Amino acid sequence: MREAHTVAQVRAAEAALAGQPLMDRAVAGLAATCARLLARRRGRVYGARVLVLAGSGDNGGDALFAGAALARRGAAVTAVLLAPERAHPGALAALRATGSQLTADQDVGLADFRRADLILDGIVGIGGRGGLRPAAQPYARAGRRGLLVAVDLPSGVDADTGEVAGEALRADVTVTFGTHKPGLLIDPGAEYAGTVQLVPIGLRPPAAPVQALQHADVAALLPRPGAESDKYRRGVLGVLAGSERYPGAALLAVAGALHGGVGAVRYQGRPGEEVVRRHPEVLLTPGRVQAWVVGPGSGDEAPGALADALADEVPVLVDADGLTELARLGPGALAGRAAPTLLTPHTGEAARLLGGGVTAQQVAGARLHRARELAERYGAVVLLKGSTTVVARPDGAVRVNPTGTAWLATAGSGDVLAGFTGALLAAGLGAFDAASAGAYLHGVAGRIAAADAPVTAGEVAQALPAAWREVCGV
Ligand SMILES: NC(=O)C1=CN([C@@H]2O[C@H](COP(=O)(O)OP(=O)(O)OC[C@H]3O[C@@H](n4cnc5c(N)ncnc54)[C@H](OP(=O)(O)O)[C@@H]3O)[C@@H](O)[C@H]2O)[C@@H](O)CC1
Ligand SMILES: [K+]
Repeated sequence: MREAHTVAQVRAAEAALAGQPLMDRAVAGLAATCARLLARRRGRVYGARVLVLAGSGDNGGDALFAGAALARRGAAVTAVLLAPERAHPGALAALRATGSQLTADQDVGLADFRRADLILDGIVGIGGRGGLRPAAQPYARAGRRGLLVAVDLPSGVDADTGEVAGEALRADVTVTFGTHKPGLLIDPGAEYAGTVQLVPIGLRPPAAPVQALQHADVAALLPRPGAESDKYRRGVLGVLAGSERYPGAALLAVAGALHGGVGAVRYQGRPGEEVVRRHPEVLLTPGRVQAWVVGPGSGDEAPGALADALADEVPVLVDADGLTELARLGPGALAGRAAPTLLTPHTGEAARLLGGGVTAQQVAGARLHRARELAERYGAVVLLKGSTTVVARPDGAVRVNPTGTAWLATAGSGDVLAGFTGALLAAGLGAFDAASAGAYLHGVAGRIAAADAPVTAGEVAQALPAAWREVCGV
């Protein structure tokens, strides 16, 4: 599991280790990564052109020290000081001692930026406030031929939220220290971070408020039938999806659900005949279920379907048209429920649920904040879909899904996700676990099905068993 901590938590963990050479450890890891990247790119460090962008804090200090280490291995290092009078004195002296060039001239800096083999972004780290300042902005726009390595995090990305106010430097690799920062895992920040590499420096931070699961974590959550299992013990999922107008959503939600580890899927919508023709294993008779999925393609039938599902005291996953209806009713519609509710909005639906003039764009720009806000307001687990899917619990705990692919942004993909995740709920997973495991496997299935080519939602559903096997290592 990858864990991300806030700046305040990192500072506290750092303070608890006062006197230990944390910066030396950070710099050693940073310089080693840069040397490895240069060796891979051009065979050796010797003779490489390295540009260090150094701001006024310790982040600049890390970059200058790493520059000095590379200079000692024969790299031609230039450092641009964005705040020359406040640059880290020790690091400055170390770089000076190697005979490297130091400059505050932005024109020289930009020319070197364009032709360097490797650029170290040490403008600002976890001490950054607000967006990138004017002196640094040209670097966010300039073209370059070399690799950009962000020190701790790309300058301009908010460490705690992943929000980018204006511009940020776009890294190929981010070398982060001690622990991940939420801003490295959540878009838009995650997009700027490139490949993230963690350098352990001995920090012992508390429980992480933001986590990103990996294969083994998800494998441990997935339901496995025991010897005693029959179809009812494995759970029955009720699907209230599709309508005369949108029968396809029913087919796709059911296709997802059938791969989610339940014993049976009970379909209760209009296009029942079509569903059974395509999926003969589906039950159409009314009866008990262990969870409901309501909303994909429900169209005009959403109000009745949502009311029916919420009236049953079992976990309910609300998606698509069900969310539009819920937005109309407001959080009060969930107030009396004792069983968990899981909401799976995309940014537009999240904006509608939040109301108050919030736009989809604002949700996309502040995914962590908005997912938490929604979860708290509705007292429900929220799976906010998008380039990085964020799963938030009402108490603020968050999991970020790292497996998504842009190919998943295709019609019907959300229906498959809803059915599959609903099945995990019916199989007995808690809403937070079902949402995180559902998003994770759906993403893996998307990657398997797409293999870098366009993919349909039906193909994603078909790839779910392969994703399950991959994640469980079977
Ligand atoms: N914690 C740890 O465990 C370890 C931390 N380590 C390293 O230390 C880094 C944190 O160092 P830090 O505290 O000195 O802050 P840092 O990010 O360099 O920036 C603060 C300076 O920037 C300025 N500034 C603010 N906003 C700005 C902006 N938008 N654009 C431009 N400038 C801006 C602000 O000055 P101001 O102008 O606001 O007075 C202030 O002087 C951390 O990221 C990691 O790299 C490792 O070495 C070892 C272990
Ligand atoms: K940085």
